[in-house]
Amino acid sequence: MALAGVRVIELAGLAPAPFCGMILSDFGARVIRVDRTKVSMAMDSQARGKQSVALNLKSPQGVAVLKKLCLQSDVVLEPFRKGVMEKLGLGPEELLKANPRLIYARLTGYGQSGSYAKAAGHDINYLAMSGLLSMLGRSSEKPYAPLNLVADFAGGGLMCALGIVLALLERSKSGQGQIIDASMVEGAAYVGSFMWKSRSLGLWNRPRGENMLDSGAPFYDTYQTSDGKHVAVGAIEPQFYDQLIKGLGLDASSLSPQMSTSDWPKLRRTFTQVFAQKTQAEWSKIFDGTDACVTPVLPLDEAGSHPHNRERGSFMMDAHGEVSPRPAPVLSRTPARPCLSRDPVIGEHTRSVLEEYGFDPAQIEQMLSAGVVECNEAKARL
Ligand SMILES: C[C@H](CCC[C@@H](C)[C@H]1CC[C@H]2[C@@H]3[C@H](O)C[C@@H]4C[C@H](O)CC[C@]4(C)[C@H]3C[C@H](O)[C@]12C)C(=O)SCCNC(=O)CCNC(=O)[C@H](O)C(C)(C)COP(=O)(O)OP(=O)(O)OC[C@H]1O[C@@H](n2cnc3c(N)ncnc32)[C@H](O)[C@@H]1OP(=O)(O)O
Repeated sequence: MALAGVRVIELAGLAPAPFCGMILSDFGARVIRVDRTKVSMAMDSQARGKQSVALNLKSPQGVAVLKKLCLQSDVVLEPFRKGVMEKLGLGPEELLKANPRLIYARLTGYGQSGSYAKAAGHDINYLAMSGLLSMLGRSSEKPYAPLNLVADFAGGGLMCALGIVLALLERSKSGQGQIIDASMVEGAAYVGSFMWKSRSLGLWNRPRGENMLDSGAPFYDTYQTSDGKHVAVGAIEPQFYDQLIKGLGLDASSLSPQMSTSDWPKLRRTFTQVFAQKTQAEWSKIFDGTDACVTPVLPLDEAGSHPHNRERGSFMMDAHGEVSPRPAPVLSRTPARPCLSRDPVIGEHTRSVLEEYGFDPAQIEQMLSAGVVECNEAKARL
C-alpha cells in the first residue's frame, strides 16, 4: 500500500484527528493511537487498523515513553488545543530536535496562532469562522451546518492527511521533517475556494438560498416522491435540463425559460407537484440511463446496495458486519486495504508496542504498577 512502512503516533482526540489517522491506516501506515489511561471506552469510532497504547502523559515517565515512540516514528498527530503539547514538554521543538525527520501534525480548530487559537470549539464554530456557513441554508431560514462534515472532516482530518502525505513526499527529497499547522477554519475555507473564486461569475449574487447552487434553482434541488422518499435533481446544463423536462412529461413550451430566476418559485411548484405523483423507484426507472441528472436520495443503510455502488464495491463490510464506505480514491496498483477486524480496545497493544520500541518487560511492569501505562491485552480477548 502507498503508505506501507510509515509509522504514525496518533494522540487520541475527537472526530477529525481519528479520521486523519484512519485514512493513513487504510492506505498502509501503521497507526499507534495513544489513549489516556483510566478511560473505559474509546471515543474513536474511526479506529480500524489502529493499535492502542494507554499512556498517562501527565506523568514524566509517560512523557518519556511518548518521546521514545516519536523518536522511532515518522509522524506524530496531535488533536489538542494550542499549547497543550508544549505544556507536556512534547512540543515540536523538543520532538524535532530529537528526531529531525519527524512530521509533527497539529490539527486544531483555529490554528496555532491568532486570538482564537486557545478557544474551544467544534465543527459549526470553525465553519462559521470560515465564511462558508453564511452560505448554507434555504432562503428565509437561518444558516445550518451540514452535519460536522465540512470543518471536522473535509477541512480537518482529510486536509491534515493531505498535509502529512505532502510532508512525507518532501522529506523523501530533503530528509527533513516539519510542522503541519492544520486549522479547520482554514481547511474548510480552502475546500470552499470555489465559492470565493466564482463570485465574479455571478453565481452568488443573490441572497442565500436564491442562487443556482444553494437551493435557489428548481433544477438543482431535492423533491419528495409519492412514497415519502426523495430524489435529487442537478440538471444544470440546457441539454440535461431538456431531458429532465422530458422525463417529467412536461411541455417545455408551456414553461418559463430555465434561467428566468423570477419564475423559479413557480417552476419549483410544478416540479414538486409532478415528482409527488410517482415513487422514488418509478422515477429512477424513468431517469436511470439518461442525462437528466436525477438520482435517488439514498439513506446510509441503502447506499451500499444500490446497483451502481454495489457493482463498484463502494461500501465495505467488516468482520462484524458493519457497513461503511471503502477508502477513496482507488489507486490502481497500490489500493488501500482497510482492516476488517474489530477496533482496538484501549491499551490493547501497550505491552507489545513498548517491547517493540525497546522497553524491557521489567520497565513495563514498573510503569504498569505506577499507573503510567495500562496493558489491556487480556480485556481485548474477552
Ligand atoms: C462536532 C465534533 C464533535 C463530535 C464529538 C463526538 C464524536 C463525541 C461527542 C460526545 C461523544 C459521545 C459521548 O461522550 C458518550 C459516549 C462516551 C463513550 O466513552 C464513547 C461513546 C460515546 C457515545 C461518545 C462518542 C463520541 O465520541 C461523541 C459523540 C467536533 O467538532 S470535534 C472537533 C473539536 N475540536 C478540535 O478537535 C480542535 C482542537 N482541539 C481542541 O480545541 C480541544 O481539544 C477541544 C476539542 C476544545 C477539547 O478541549 P479540552 O479542554 O477537552 O482538551 P484540550 O484543551 O485539548 O487538552 C487536552 C487535555 O488532555 C490531556 N491529555 C491528552 N492526552 C492525554 C493522555 N494520554 N494522558 C493524560 N492527559 C492527556 C492534555 O494534557 C490536556 O490536559 P490539560 O487540559 O490539563 O492541558
